[in-house]
Amino acid sequence: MLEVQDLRKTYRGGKVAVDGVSFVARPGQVTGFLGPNGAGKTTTMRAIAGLERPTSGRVLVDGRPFAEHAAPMSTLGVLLEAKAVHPGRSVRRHLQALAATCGIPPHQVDDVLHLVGLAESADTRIRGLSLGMGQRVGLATALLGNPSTVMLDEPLNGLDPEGVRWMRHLMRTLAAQGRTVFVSSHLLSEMAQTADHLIVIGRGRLIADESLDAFLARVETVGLTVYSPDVEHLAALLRRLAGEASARGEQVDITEDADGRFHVEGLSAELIGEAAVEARLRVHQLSPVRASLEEAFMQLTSSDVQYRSTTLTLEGGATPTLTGAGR
Ligand SMILES: Nc1ncnc2c1ncn2[C@@H]1O[C@H](COP(=O)(O)OP(=O)(O)OP(=O)(O)O)[C@@H](O)[C@H]1O
Repeated sequence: MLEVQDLRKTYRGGKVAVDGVSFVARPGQVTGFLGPNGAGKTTTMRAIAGLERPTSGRVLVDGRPFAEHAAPMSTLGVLLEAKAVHPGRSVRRHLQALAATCGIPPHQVDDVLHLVGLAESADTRIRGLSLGMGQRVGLATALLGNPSTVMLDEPLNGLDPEGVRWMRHLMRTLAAQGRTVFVSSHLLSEMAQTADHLIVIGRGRLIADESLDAFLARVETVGLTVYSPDVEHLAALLRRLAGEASARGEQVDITEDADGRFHVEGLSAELIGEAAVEARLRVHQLSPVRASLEEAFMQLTSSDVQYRSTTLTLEGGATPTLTGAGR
């Protein structure tokens, strides 16, 4: 379990990176840590790992400051972007050296090599690995001590779509084993599929600390999906309702997809449902379209974005990702 209590970090020069943030990441859950560029995520994670001294506040891992744990690698496994890894060593040698230094049983090396899918590449020198394989080495290092809490900063960076799927599965598995999984990512659609709980920060302050569902429910639904096997009849009914609404000065938008499903904005479910009953029209679907995590995130953090050029882009043609101008 991770407990962050009123954490503040002001860098030399006066930059306030984290401004009184408190939250708890619980065992058995994947907790997603989101925020626009410069929100303070990395600073918070570095403070949790004991790499950054907070200006005030504290962080507890399983009830105690990380530095006070007798077996730190069995308490908190960390994958941060900056990796201090000997590039000339093989993957296996790197893990063996670390295990020996930290009093971790040698069999753990083979266990984590299998767990992260590196058994075949165990004798490759680290400098010869792709970015995605390097991420797996970082992950193997984080899991070497069989820790109760795992903290991963942008673990999907450098992974191909297969690697992203694999990482999602691994995170869910680690949580199902009862571990606390705390993970930052810019890949919001991935977080939507992976996280149970979200911590969202902006400009160093907490914006949201709630379940994924509660976070999505905060933004308005973006319309209704309506389907009837009697497509023509439904189309005529929707046209009539839209005409009546327009006459009242209301704006209605209706589009039909290739499967004959209508997406309707500006008419209520009650109105369509009642009208369908009166018209003796069979309706098989009348459901709200929830905002995606991207849309919810953009709405709820729009005033907290540090860099104005933050935009939604499609990476690799498929996965929406939040990018910004960087520092
Ligand atoms: N060593 C430092 N000295 C001064 N300012 C810093 C330092 N490290 C980070 N900052 C600033 O603190 C703020 C928070 O940075 P941080 O890296 O924690 O944000 P982040 O949410 O991880 O951003 P990103 O998603 O872009 O990695 C930013 O404005 C950043 O420029």
